[in-house]
Amino acid sequence: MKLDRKEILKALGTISVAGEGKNMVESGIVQNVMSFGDEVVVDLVMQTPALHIKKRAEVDVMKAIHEHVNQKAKVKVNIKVEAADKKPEIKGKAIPGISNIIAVASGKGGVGKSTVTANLAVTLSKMGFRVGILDADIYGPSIPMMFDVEAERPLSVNVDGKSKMKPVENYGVKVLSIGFFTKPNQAVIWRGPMAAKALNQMIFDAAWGELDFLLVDLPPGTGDIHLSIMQSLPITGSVVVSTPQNVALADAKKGVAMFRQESINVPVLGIVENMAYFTPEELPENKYYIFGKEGAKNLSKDIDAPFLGEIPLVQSLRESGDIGRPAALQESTPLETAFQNITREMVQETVNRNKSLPPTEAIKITTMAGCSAVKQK
Ligand SMILES: Nc1ncnc2c1ncn2[C@@H]1O[C@H](COP(=O)(O)OP(=O)(O)OP(=O)(O)O)[C@@H](O)[C@H]1O
Repeated sequence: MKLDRKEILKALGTISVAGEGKNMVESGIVQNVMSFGDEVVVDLVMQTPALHIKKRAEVDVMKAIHEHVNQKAKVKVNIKVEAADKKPEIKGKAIPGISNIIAVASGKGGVGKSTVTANLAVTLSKMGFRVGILDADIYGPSIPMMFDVEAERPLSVNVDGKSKMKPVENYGVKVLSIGFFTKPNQAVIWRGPMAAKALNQMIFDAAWGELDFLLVDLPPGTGDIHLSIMQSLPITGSVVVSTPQNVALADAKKGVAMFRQESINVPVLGIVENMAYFTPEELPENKYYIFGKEGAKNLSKDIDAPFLGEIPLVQSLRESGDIGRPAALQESTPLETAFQNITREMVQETVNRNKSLPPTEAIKITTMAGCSAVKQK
């Protein structure tokens, strides 16, 4: 007895795959069919390791061949399990009320990560989103100064019978900082797990209320402290800040690699180029590329990450940080526009990222005011 391979494939084509609207051959589950005399070997490749589904497939194959080809055929079915492309997933417990947690990172220190975080936050708030900042920069928490709340301390409030930390609020942004819990001028040595625990408390034991975005200002670098933080918080995506010069770019690349490594797997929403050029405020048309031109923009192309936009080096941006009033609060200035453009891109990338997640894990942006602002070009 010689069994015809074409007939076997035709028989396998009668088995439909649940939820796909295709048969087993069309869907690519049948990888190979071999026949020797009265023996048939069918190789299947499936995406599920579930035993009952594998068993069902094996039975279906045998039945189809016996029914449509030959009742006496000796059928052997090999099943290989191959995981589908791994999509980024949100790790850890989702936080009720907080829709998106975005980590802002930089490979190198001093490139303006906290400045960008503060200005993204006030821009999001101006667009109508509900925003918080968690300042996780254990080496030098600067968000309290940038929001002029250095002297304040979070109060304790009672939420459903539990005592919770109430974030300090200014310019429509809720802030909690590791700096609120350390004495000024006192160096604190944190180990990764300790920092992660403190941050977990600032997230889970705080009364954030409803937030569309919680921005996390990470410490500079890519050490084990980052691994602890990233693995314990349910991060939606990350933004990497870099200046255009090579030393900063090399570190930014490491930062992106950190987010993309398998144990972290946090999508990079994009790269921001800070200090892209120097521009004197009285001569805004003059641009001096003192740290090099478009370094971060080129890097984003190289590593296939979205480019969110650029911020010039401007004296008033430094001054506004020092006096505790983020520059993006200004109205109708080039800096306000620059931060608006970057924020819109970031929101758009967040929407794109959430769409690519399975529906149960996708996190929706709820404030329509913010969403319409995205479309307003
Ligand atoms: N585009 C800019 N123009 C002018 N000054 C800037 C700009 N960006 C940042 N600065 C200033 O540079 C200094 C460092 O910025 P910032 O604290 O934001 O950096 P950082 O990357 O968060 O630093 P670190 O994480 O190492 O503490 C601050 O004084 C800030 O005001």
